[in-house]
Amino acid sequence: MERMVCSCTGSHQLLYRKNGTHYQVHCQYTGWARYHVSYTSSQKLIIMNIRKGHLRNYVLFSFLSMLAAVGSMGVIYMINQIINKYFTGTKVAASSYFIYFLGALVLFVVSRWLVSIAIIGFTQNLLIKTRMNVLEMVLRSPFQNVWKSKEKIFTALTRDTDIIVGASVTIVDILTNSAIALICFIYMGIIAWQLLLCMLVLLIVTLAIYFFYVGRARKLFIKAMTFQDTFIKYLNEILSGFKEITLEKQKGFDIADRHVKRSILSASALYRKAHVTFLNNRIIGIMSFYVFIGLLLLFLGNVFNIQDRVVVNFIFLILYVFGPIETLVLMIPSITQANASLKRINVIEAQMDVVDSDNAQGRPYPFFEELRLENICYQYRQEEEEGDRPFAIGPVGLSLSRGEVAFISGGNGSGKTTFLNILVGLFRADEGIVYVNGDRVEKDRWIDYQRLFAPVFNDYHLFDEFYGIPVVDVEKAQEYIRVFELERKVSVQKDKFSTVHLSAGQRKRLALIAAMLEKKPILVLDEFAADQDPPFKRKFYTEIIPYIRQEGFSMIAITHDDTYYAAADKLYKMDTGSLHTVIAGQEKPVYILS
Ligand SMILES: Nc1ncnc2c1ncn2[C@@H]1O[C@H](COP(=O)(O)OP(=O)(O)OP(=O)(O)O)[C@@H](O)[C@H]1O
Repeated sequence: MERMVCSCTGSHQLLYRKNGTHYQVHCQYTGWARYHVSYTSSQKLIIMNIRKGHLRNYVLFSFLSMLAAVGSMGVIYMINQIINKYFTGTKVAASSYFIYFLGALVLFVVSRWLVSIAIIGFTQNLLIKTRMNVLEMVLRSPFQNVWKSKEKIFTALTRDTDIIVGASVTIVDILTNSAIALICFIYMGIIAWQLLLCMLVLLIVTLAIYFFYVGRARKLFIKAMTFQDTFIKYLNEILSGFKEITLEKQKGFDIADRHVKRSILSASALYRKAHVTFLNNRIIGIMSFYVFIGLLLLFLGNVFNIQDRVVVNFIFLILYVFGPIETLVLMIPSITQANASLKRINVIEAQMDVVDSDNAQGRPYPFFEELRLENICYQYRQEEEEGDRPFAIGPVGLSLSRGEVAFISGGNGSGKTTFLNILVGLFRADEGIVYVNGDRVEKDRWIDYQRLFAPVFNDYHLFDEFYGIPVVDVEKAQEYIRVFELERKVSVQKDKFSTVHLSAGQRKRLALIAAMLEKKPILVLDEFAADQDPPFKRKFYTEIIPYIRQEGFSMIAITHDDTYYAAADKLYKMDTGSLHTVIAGQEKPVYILS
């Protein structure tokens, strides 16, 4: 039996156990549910939605839809009865028909209105849950998987979830219209079963043609969506590089010409093709109905020897049932699109390699004594279109004890940042072993391992509030602000700095203060001092690093500042993917072959 957090709300615990080809999942709100082991979490979400309270909603929607269908059919039944009276020359009792007519109409309008109101609230809830589910999946995924699927994730969280939720809501329309069609067919069967049979044969043939083409349209939708990802990618490129583009507009127009226009045009051509396929199908459907009415008027009534009155009733019913059937058919594009979106989310999910949720609960290392990396090897994955052999690191090793400061130097492109990314666990090493406090770090403690580090990357992101810090030590924060000479610029408010609108060098100092406030044992810096002014750079190496050490932090820092190498306890040098220790000016490779 394992525990995980509910994928619906993320706020309560689920118990789950594997039983043969199925998982049994227990949610405190819904009781036990059963999933096939191969279900993706999106599918689980849908099943969970149906189970969790939403089953009640679906039953309510179906019930109201049935009432609407009965009301609607009541109106038609009344009209047919009146037609029959006219045919037989019987006097119509207007007052009694009027009451029944009004009753059926009220039933239809009220139940239809109620179901629509209920759906509006339901849709919004479903949208929130679907988005949160995808977001939660992203937050639990390894860095590299998310990084390479950024555009897809963006569209999954925006467009795909909208499409899926939109289509989920059509379930109610499907129910209502199917119910109307079914009741109508039963009524048709009662008055002329031979005509109903002929009509059903025609309907089945038409639907068979329809579904054959729907498969093609779905493929077109999927292809169009990939062009939309490209569109988002280059839109981001324009927005990220907008400073440069503002100075030289041609850059923006080049991106638009080379990539954006192409992806928009390709996506639009595919969407057009898919919608034309649906349109053609619709026309075939409409034609087959009219052909059937013609056949009925001219031949079928005589062939089956059916009274004129019944033929008129039947035609009236055909014209009536045509509306619900057409509505059902018109919903197929949105369901097809939703199916394509669901497939995309499932593919993203498969690529994400989501970390088990019970692992995300965390068993943090209670203390830090020593970190050791041995025989670490890593090679970038080769993209299909790239010809050169991808850059590789290793085998390399490194060790760091509590309170130690280690510098990594080396030329541009030698692999320092790549190694740092492996060290903090953003990149998974292909080979090698990591030890914390002498214990090998196994896969199930990877998240705990990553929590040992507080980084200031070269391309760091300064969050505008303190996240992931339950209680901020305001006094300490003010002290750090003084040490980093920012007291005239910044102060600490409850859960954020008073401002993050500072110069580049000042922002980086603030990023380091934020990292220190996380109270993680190891600070990781990538060329922190590169954009600091010379007096502060000197202060950083000669005063702040000893202060940081005194505060109990260990540090691994990439630096090119050879004047200050003496500030570190250990100096490593990276040289085209190999790491060397530098002791008294002597370099020695480190990979610790066991
Ligand atoms: N995303 C990537 N995909 C493939 N190869 C990459 C990627 N990022 C970097 N590389 C390769 O890895 C090599 C090392 O890059 P890295 O950023 O680790 O160097 P560095 O030592 O930190 O350089 P610098 O001092 O300029 O920051 C580069 O020469 C590049 O060819």
